[in-house]
Amino acid sequence: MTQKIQEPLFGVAVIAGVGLIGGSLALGLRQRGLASRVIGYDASPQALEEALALGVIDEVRATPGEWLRSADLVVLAAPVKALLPLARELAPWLSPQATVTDVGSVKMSIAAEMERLGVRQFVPGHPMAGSERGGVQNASAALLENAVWVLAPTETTPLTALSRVRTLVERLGAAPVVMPPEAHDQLVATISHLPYLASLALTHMVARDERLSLLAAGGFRDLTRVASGDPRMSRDMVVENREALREATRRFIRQLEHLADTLDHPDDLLAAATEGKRTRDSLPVVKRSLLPPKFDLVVATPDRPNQLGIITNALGQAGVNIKDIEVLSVREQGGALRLGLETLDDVTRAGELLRELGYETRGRG
Ligand SMILES: NC(=O)c1ccc[n+]([C@@H]2O[C@H](COP(=O)([O-])OP(=O)(O)OC[C@H]3O[C@@H](n4cnc5c(N)ncnc54)[C@H](O)[C@@H]3O)[C@@H](O)[C@H]2O)c1
Ligand SMILES: O=C(O)C(=O)C[C@]1(C(=O)O)C=C[C@@H](O)C=C1
Repeated sequence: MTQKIQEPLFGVAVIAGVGLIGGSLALGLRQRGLASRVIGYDASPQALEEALALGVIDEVRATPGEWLRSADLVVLAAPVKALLPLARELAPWLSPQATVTDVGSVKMSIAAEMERLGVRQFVPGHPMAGSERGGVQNASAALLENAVWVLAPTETTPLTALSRVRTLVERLGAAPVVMPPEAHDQLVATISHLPYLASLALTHMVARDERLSLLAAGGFRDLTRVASGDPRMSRDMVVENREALREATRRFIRQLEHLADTLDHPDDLLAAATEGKRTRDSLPVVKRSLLPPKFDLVVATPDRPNQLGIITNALGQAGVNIKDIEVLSVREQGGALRLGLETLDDVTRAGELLRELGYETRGRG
């Protein structure tokens, strides 16, 4: 656990919506000693119970009230569609001194609503990190470490509030980037919301032909991971940013049409492919302790008892840390497991070890 070396930045912190992101933020606050007390507020009693049991928060509250007046920091971390009603529910109880921020994926609508509600110390925010697996059970402070975290002040956001939230983000180990809400929504339409729509388009093509899902390998899985997110939440997120997303979708369709045309002009396609590789290869690699594992090892498993036990035991004894495990297929003549490992070196070592035990393996970095 990270050592507490500085005075708490905040007194009482309230996390409204204790799911994947709210829970991860709460854990960061607690582990880094950034708040004197962390209170969880959520529409779901089960989420609150779970958050308390997991040590994510110190206390729970299920209804707004006087208790909110003592909050020094309030973070709205509910799904995009619930953010505005949540803001309306909490606003009457907030102290004018409380610093308020949110983590929602769309910024213009919540910024306008907070202005309308007269919550002056509000700083719209959005950590560019996450997962398709929601809920507090998947929360981890490490999820937000090293993440780029957009802060999207409006013209009326007080500099003192911006500075406090910027310090919070830095102390959580993330990297604040400041831009206006309009710019955020346009950029995120292309970098996050469009990939979600594209993942739906691709998965729909596969859904109509079983032979396609049989052949789907790493490339298809990598491109469509976000389609596994909560459908309602994801739908609401992209609908909230529909204007910018429509424009991004039009540009994407033009790109696809252009690429289809270059099939008759291989030199043009090579130029496009070279540019694509350069762009993809130069994306900064964000080093987090809890990331979807980068290195996969696929192990073919015969139809015999205790295969999972033998494989995980052998790797555990060799000190190979399995970050993720997935059963890819179960067949009468055997199946396959995907092991998510931390490093390429782990893939090599685990592959050698398992092949010595008679397994067939295939590594992917
Ligand atoms: N999941 C991601 O990858 C990701 C990344 C960055 C930002 N975000 C944003 O973070 C926010 C939360 O997403 P998440 O993935 O943590 O979702 P989640 O489903 O894991 O958690 C949301 C929590 O909010 C609670 N909630 C729902 N309605 C509420 C209401 N009206 N009042 C109080 N609590 C309510 C739910 O019970 C749940 O505990 C969203 O606005 C999302 O756009 C998500
Ligand atoms: O699943 C992930 O890895 C994500 O980071 C999720 C992701 C994204 O599209 O990049 C999804 C929505 C958020 O608002 C921010 C991040």
